[in-house]
Amino acid sequence: MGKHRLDDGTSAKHEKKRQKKDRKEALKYEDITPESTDITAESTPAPGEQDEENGKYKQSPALTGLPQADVDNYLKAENVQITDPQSTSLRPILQFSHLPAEITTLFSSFLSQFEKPSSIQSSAWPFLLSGRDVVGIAETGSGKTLAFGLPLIQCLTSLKKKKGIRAVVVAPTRELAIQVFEQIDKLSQASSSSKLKATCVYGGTNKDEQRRNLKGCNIIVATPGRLKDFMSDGTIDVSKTRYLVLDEADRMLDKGFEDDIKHIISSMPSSSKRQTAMFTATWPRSIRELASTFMSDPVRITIGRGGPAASADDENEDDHGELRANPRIKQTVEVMDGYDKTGRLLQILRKQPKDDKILVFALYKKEASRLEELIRRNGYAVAGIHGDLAQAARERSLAAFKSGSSTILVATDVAARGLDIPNVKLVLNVTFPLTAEDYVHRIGRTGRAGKDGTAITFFTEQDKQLAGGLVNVLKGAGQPVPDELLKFGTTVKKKQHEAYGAFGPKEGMEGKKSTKVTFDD
Ligand SMILES: Nc1ncnc2c1ncn2[C@@H]1O[C@H](COP(=O)(O)OP(=O)(O)OP(=O)(O)O)[C@@H](O)[C@H]1O
Repeated sequence: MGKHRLDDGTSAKHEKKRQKKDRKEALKYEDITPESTDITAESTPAPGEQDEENGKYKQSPALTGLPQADVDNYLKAENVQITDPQSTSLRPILQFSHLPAEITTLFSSFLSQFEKPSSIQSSAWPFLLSGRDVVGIAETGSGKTLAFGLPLIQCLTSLKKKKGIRAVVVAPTRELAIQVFEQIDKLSQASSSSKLKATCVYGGTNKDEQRRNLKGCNIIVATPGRLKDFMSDGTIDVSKTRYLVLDEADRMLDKGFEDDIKHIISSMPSSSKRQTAMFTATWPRSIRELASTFMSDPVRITIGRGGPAASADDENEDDHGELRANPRIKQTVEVMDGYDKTGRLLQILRKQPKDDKILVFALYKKEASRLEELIRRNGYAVAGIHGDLAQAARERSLAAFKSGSSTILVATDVAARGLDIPNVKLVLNVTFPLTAEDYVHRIGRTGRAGKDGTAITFFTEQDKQLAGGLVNVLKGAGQPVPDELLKFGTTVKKKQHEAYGAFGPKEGMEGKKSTKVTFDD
């Protein structure tokens, strides 16, 4: 009997060992262990989610102890909409102290600069920390970088095999890639136990230095063109990617970048074996189907979608989806003749307090250069940023604007998305962008992180096709709609997947003859 028991125990142990070894062999870099996860009872782990510690999100006792009414009130007040095909119910992390203890410890020094998580952070963290794919849609300047950045570092910290590139963040412009890299790097350095190395790869600069920086790297933040280049020459291997982020996701999935993104993702593990996060302030319907092909059962989290038309149901949305500007930005639209723009621009600049930072947007590169010259001739400290400038000059201009040595920055839409420049007081759209989405991103360079801001937009008859979209954005944010704008009609132009885009196509459309389409690489 005793022998029998012993035999049973031994063979069971052997079998278990063998199974474990087989699975380890089969999974290689996937780090997936067969043990069940520790996600809250309501949550169903996605395939590939049982990745060592990652996916073991356990709601903190402090959060569990909150009355349900507090949670409901928060979700209502912040207008949080969560659509989850798995119907998982995870409470938002209302305070940093609601994060699991090991995560609070890991990031305590970094998080101490903020009072509490922003709404997108509160709502997205539980899902991302559980290993789920997430589409996060929240207004400009609402802290989306940290919303995907903290779970990224946590995910990689929990991997037993960290070697190689395990996380990739893709962003549409070089300056944004640099900014996101700096955030991720700070977060990684500040996290007490992490030994992760991040680097940034983007076009317009020397490849050799970037190659050197890639040595021993676990996280890359990249623009698509340079990433693709480095993948083709064998410098970068993304086949072990565990966590993928598309920042400004709708921009990354539009026609200009679509092929690059498909190529990059096709070299990564399948969507069931990696975690994918897509974040943006605008989520037009035209790119949603494509987005879903790169994700596995994603949770869609939308913050701040209000008004009578609000619905979690795609069918009830127009082509622009949940297009909503930050309501703290005071928006003014001035309908005028194109010839009056210069005089009015100078008049506005004269009225601004001397040290206020002003971001002036043009549609075309040559227009941006011309405006920069005009503003300089009128005695202002001005810098410029657009695709015709060398990368070093672009970075110098941005640094001058950030530091305040230039109080005015004239930009094309290369600066419309993502850039977090402290204390921009006014965004001045001298020429309207090609889409209402780009307008929302442009004006979003002010009014960030809970601050107020102002946007003044010149609108001419040439822009009339976009009047309907603009009227909707103004109404959605409770801003006045001038009668002259309504005269152009309120029909919303159907968004075309191939027509959607920001700086790229527009910069290429300069002067009617030009057909060159340029993107950041
Ligand atoms: N919890 C927080 N509390 C206060 N400020 C925060 C918090 N999290 C991030 N921030 C700050 O908010 C600012 C905007 O953050 P971020 O650039 O991530 O915004 P975003 O939502 O990605 O904007 P965009 O849509 O324009 O890309 C940054 O300066 C960031 O440091």
